[in-house]
Amino acid sequence: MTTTSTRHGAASDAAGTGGLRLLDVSLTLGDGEAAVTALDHVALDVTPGEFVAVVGPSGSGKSSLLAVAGGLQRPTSGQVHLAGTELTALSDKERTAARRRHIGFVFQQSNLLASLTVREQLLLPLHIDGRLDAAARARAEELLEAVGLSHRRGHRPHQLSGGERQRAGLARALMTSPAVLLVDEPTSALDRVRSAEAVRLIAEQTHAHGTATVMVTHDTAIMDAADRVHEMVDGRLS
Ligand SMILES: Nc1ncnc2c1ncn2[C@@H]1O[C@H](COP(=O)(O)OP(=O)(O)OP(=O)(O)O)[C@@H](O)[C@H]1O
Repeated sequence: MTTTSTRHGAASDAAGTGGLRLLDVSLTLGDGEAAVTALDHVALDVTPGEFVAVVGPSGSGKSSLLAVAGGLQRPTSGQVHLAGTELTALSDKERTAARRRHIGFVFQQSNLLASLTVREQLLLPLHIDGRLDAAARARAEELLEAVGLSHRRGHRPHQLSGGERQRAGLARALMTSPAVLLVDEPTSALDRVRSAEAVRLIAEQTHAHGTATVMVTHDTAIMDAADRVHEMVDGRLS
């Protein structure tokens, strides 16, 4: 792990090779006197197979960074390139399609569907895409094993602990081996051992599948697994 400044114009071009690139991205939230600069001229390149952690105090703009990088929120200015496509140049409909195709999100709240079992949550995105085959089922079993939920595969969200729900959300995001993985405090409901395991799994999958991964966290203990650590302060990334 190294702490570095943002690499503007680095030799590897994340935009050209399918990673994630933010170019001079700013985001203002609210109006008039209540306006807040959530992101202030942020530049970030994450190449395929690279695991970047972003740390910073509460309110520094970490969630805003993920929302803009993942196309959930349009920046006020600047560009976001994702898997070779300029996300900021797309219509809302195209942006939603690009997000579904290329991005995996892991939110603090796992956003699991109440009526589905853990195993079904993992299989659903592939079912929707018509890609639910034997390999997908085998990958689901592998990931359930990796997050320690094999014995809970038939449980529904209300039958799980907060930590188990969080691990199910992580396994679901990894199911499609997305080009870009955006992770918000993946370990807030996990104990130290489970946190280390979850972050190790994210690192391993990032490297194995050539994913460009950004993880925001308060937890300095889990940063060691990242290839690079950036700090966010008042909307600026360094
Ligand atoms: N809808 C909004 N209108 C105005 N300001 C907002 C809005 N949403 C967030 N903010 C402000 O934008 C800044 C960045 O918020 P953001 O949620 O990105 O920070 P964060 O680093 O993720 O915080 P935390 O670690 O507490 O989740 C904060 O100062 C926040 O108060």
